[in-house]
Amino acid sequence: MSHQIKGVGKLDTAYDGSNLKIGIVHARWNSTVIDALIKGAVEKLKAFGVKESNIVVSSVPGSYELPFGTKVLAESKEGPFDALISIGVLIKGETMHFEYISESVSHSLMKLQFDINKPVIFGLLTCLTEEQALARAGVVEGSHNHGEDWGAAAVEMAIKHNA
Ligand SMILES: O=Nc1c(NC[C@H](O)[C@H](O)[C@H](O)CO)[nH]c(=O)[nH]c1=O
Repeated sequence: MSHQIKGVGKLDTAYDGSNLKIGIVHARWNSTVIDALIKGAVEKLKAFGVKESNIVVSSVPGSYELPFGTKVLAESKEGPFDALISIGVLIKGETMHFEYISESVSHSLMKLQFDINKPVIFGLLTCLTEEQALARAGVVEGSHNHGEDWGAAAVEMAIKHNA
């Protein structure tokens, strides 16, 4: 019998997101996948009770701009936010561009949380092929949309940070 090992595990749907304000910053590269990821995250946020009027969505050109774009939104008049979700899709090309962006953006988003003292959910897909990206946005039949996990993580971390 195969055991389901990978995955976020049981979501604690007990979290009440009705008083949370969440910011989503997304890159515009690979927009078919981006749009699906945003949809998954927003639907999960609303499933946890986050009001649509408390979900602010902003975009940046590409994933390299996610750290600064997330900081800008976090510190803008649109806030204050209880958590932010940074969404990007990197697909490996022929050069080392992918590696340098993946590495710098992941470290920067991790550091940003502590700089702004707010949860920043890591929504960067780092894919070797377009098929991998589509399969992680729930676009492929039967595949799971990772945007949903990011929405759930934003609610949980916001509530734990506010406690
Ligand atoms: O190259 N591929 C990608 C990409 N490049 C642009 C980069 O993020 C940035 O916007 C520019 O370098 C300008 O600073 N951005 C992505 O989100 N995904 C990719 O797959």
